[in-house]
Amino acid sequence: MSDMSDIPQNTVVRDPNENEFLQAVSDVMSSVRPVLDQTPEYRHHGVVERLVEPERIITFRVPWMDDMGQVKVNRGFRVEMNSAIGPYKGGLRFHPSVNQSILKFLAFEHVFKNALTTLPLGGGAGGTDFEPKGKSDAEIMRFCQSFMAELFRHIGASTDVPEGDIGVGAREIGYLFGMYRKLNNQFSGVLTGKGLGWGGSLIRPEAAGFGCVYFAAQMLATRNDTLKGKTCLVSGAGNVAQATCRKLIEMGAKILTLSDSSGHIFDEQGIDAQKLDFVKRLKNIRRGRISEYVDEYPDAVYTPATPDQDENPLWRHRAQCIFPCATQNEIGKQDAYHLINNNVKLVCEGASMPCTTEAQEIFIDKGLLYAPSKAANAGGVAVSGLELTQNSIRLSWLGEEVDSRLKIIMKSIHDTCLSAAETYGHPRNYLVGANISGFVKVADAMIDQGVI
Ligand SMILES: NC(=O)c1ccc[n+]([C@@H]2O[C@H](COP(=O)([O-])OP(=O)(O)OC[C@H]3O[C@@H](n4cnc5c(N)ncnc54)[C@H](O)[C@@H]3O)[C@@H](O)[C@H]2O)c1
Repeated sequence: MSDMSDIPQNTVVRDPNENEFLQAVSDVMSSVRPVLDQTPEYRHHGVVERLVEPERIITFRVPWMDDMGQVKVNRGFRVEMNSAIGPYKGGLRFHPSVNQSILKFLAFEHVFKNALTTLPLGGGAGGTDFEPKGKSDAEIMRFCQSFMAELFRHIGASTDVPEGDIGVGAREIGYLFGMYRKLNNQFSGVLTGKGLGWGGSLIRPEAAGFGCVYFAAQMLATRNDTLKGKTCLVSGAGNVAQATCRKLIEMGAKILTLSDSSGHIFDEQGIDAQKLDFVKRLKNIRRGRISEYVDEYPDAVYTPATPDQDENPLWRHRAQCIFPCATQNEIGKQDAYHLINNNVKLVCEGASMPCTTEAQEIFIDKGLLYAPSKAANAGGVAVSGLELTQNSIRLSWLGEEVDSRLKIIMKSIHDTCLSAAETYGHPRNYLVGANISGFVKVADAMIDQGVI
């Protein structure tokens, strides 16, 4: 459980049931306590109280028609959390579990993550409880158009710039962008993750996963070690998981698992580039389930997910490096103990907040290399920032140029976290380092700009 004592009381009283949001707030606040103690100005200016209250939340009806002609209604959201250092920036999530708590946690994470990227980006997040699984392309298009028919009035290249998240990939960004362009009669960088032929950036689809692996390599380098030959467990099978696997394969690591919400596959021979191509076709084009992997590669084993929220069988496998790339709270306390007993060396979070507070504490107590998502997966939003820059100067950079900028940004985030952790008396604690560096940057900007 999260420690509520660090959270402003008003927040708990106002939103007692927003568990994911309270968890994300507690995660940051427990790290920044020494900063607040050393710099009373932050308390005097009510920085924490302002940070935990979104600048704005928009909730709206999304009516759409299915292929049978039946009208359906979903709920759409955009949480505009903090714009002190730049326009709101963060993903859109399409998943039945989406609610205000999940989007507030994602938006809150983005405030600090985006500050770490060194780019001028504020924090936001949005989405809907729409289930894209099993829908036809035409239904997805109609839904996206209806969603944008309301969202368009709240976003803009200098106001709020959404991007993809769970359930929102290249196809959905295309439909959303098309509707925005029609409604505004304007071709602008209002969404990132666009197609390459219409304003997208090379490496953007891969950026969160590539950046996560670059971060892991940086952490290992502090122990004179590399990813070459390391056994890895990866969860998820979507955008972040696929790119993480691609970079791990390039760096000579051996990947043993992938998953989706129905279960996971374990391939003792390792998931190589050819098998990864199969997964990409399966997930991005055929939109099938990961269980179909074992039909193609019968030596692999498929295990269905259990209803038990506290233990995920995927994390019982033995490996040296762990890359959770599916969803929040997918590694709990019991999972963390299984991994420790199997001598895991490194946990690098590709997904947003995939470890519970208890799991994080166990990894840090045991001295593992543990990278929190707001540092490790910041590559996605960083390259989104680079996409915006290319849009505004109307140029496209080569893939090598974007990739080399991504590597520089990930190294800078890594070094910033290490140095902040050291300065505040928690050497090698990347969680404390990431939270403090992100907090100080945003808090100072808020104080400079007055009470608004
Ligand atoms: N897309 C980005 O640029 C980006 C950037 C940074 C972080 N992230 C984070 O990475 C994670 C994955 O996002 P993505 O863009 O790869 O999404 P995606 O929709 O492409 O893939 C998500 C994957 O997670 C699986 N999944 C979803 N819910 C699950 C559940 N409850 N249990 C098990 N598996 C589940 C899905 O089956 C899918 O394979 C999210 O936490 C997201 O916030 C995404």
